[in-house]
Amino acid sequence: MDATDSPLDGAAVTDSTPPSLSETRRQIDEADRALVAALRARLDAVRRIGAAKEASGTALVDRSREAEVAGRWTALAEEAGLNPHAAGRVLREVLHWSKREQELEWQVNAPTRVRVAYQGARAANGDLAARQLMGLRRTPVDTVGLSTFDAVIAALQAGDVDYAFVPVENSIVGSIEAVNSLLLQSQLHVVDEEKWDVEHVLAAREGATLAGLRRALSHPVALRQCRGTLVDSLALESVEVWDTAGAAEIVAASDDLTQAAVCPRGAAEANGLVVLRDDVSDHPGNWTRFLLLGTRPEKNAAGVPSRTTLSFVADHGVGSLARCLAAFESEGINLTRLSSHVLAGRPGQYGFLVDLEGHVEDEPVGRALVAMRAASRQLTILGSYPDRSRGREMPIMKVRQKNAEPPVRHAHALPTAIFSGRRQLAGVHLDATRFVLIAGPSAVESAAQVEAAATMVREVGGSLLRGGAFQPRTSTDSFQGLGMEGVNLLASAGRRHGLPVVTEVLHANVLDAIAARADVLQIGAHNMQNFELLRALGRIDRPVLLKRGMSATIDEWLHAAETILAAGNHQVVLCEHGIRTFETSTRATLDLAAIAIVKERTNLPVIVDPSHAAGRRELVVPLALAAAAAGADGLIVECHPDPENALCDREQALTRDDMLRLVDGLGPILAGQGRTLA
Ligand SMILES: O=C(O)C(=O)C[C@]1(C(=O)O)C=C[C@@H](O)C=C1
Repeated sequence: MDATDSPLDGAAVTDSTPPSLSETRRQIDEADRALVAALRARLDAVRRIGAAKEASGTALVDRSREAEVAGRWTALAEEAGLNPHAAGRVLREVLHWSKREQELEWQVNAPTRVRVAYQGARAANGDLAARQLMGLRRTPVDTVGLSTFDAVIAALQAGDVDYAFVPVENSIVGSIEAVNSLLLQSQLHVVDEEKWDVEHVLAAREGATLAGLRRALSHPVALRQCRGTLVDSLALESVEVWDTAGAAEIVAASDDLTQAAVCPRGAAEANGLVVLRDDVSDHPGNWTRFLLLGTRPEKNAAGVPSRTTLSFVADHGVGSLARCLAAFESEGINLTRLSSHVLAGRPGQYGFLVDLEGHVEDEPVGRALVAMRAASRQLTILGSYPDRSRGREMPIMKVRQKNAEPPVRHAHALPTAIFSGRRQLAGVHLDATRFVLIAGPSAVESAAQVEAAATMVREVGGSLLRGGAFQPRTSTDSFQGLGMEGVNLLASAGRRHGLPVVTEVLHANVLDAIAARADVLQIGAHNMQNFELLRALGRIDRPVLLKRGMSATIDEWLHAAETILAAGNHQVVLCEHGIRTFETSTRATLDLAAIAIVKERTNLPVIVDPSHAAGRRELVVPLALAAAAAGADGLIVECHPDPENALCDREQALTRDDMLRLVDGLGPILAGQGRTLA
């Protein structure tokens, strides 16, 4: 059926009739035209600024201006009712594009056709990234896929190709050892770099279905990056092959409809495969940094933000490495990478690779290198080249501090803007002056119990009511919860007492039903890396209380948060509730430092659950007060009208008197911080 024959079309238009499909598409076309015209105008202005900066010798990148642009963009997006997180991603691309346009004006490159070798099959990440980079260099390219990194380097050394294009680091797996040790001794020159966003899709032959799949084929690293989705959610067997795009070729060449490739989208397209699932990576922010190697150094215009790579060997002896690096500190030069690698053919001997911000011709870099040459046994400058990574890790936007300094870069800083557009928890506003107290029983047991608990929470000044309805227990003899009936009892007690309710969602299949009844959805520690569930939360308009996994690092916790944000729900509240350590006196060790760290790195509210961490009543109040003092935005605590007879977690449930003691203790702490109970 042609789109214009759509049932949406053709009906007589009355006031109540929605506009036809073709009319709505016309509006989209118009909006797209306006977007493209706006981009054109923006890029023209950006180029003019680039030319002016070149004329005046000013650096291209201006971080404080970028922070200002980001702040305004997010505020405008919010005003227009758009998801500021999604808008932040678009801005990141626009800024990246703008800076590359400026760089191109400055670039001095001969546009002759070149051959570039990479490791992998056609349309592997290396192939796609090499084409992108050569496009930016305005250089026509033929790419040559080879089976190993050694072969790639050997092809360049033999003069069979003009450049070798190799990955040196990945945001998830770290240093690519095989390449770095080759680089250390290759006598080649680094002439450019590309930071490539890796996207893994699940692709199979026409006719295959997600339900019918049994096996996923890919490079071992890609399989590791997608384990949660492939193995835990889709129950697929992982099959290792030499390359991601190679997996797409294997799948395309076979008529087995039960196997799929985990590969770049471009490889799926190049091999005529159908994408059954987008973005199967467990972690957002997967990027690989590639270097373009040549046999001769190349000039990149001075003034363009540059990066320099060098290798050195330090003498054996106390402090020799520190002496080699000391000059960078005194010259104020930022090192972006320092890695050590075994020297081939010299077992037990290591060489170092360093990436630094700046150009060898910059005076401070020159001075530092003179000092380093004196302190090291051997120093080789591999090249200065355009710094194409800088500014791509858009600082986590702190909209309320528009002109703030860009935050410190962390190994796993969230790659995109993270901002809780609505810092509220079901109508309870969370700002610097408020502290939220969520309380209630571990499990909803009966109408009478939840009613008594709600009365208690209301009386002591709590603002939300918590209660579990699905109790994931290790022993099947334990109380398993009342299920949906429990959610209903909780919701009606909450309504009667004017308390929004918080309850846990264990499976995506009950998400809609629970979201229809509860005001805040809690994701338990066991589910923190259930990426299927996290993505499903993205389409729900309810705040999500994301508990930290018992053994999850802060990075992993924030990646989980970002999965929900990236999927479209920006009402994420983090919940610290203790991590597993060697200490056995408590059930878990409450990580108070995590409060300050997530506040430093994100704009998300963080609340603390002292009950779970303590595991016993006597410790709950002191831990709760410590959390408030450490700057948490609130607490979620367990309380019960009759703890001795509680069906779950009776040892840690607070009594009414304990709750009153807690609230009394919070008073002076919050007052000292200029806060009050919400
Ligand atoms: O305003 C500038 O100085 C620009 O060069 C424009 C622009 C932008 O695209 O908005 C680009 C690069 C700078 O880092 C900051 C901002």
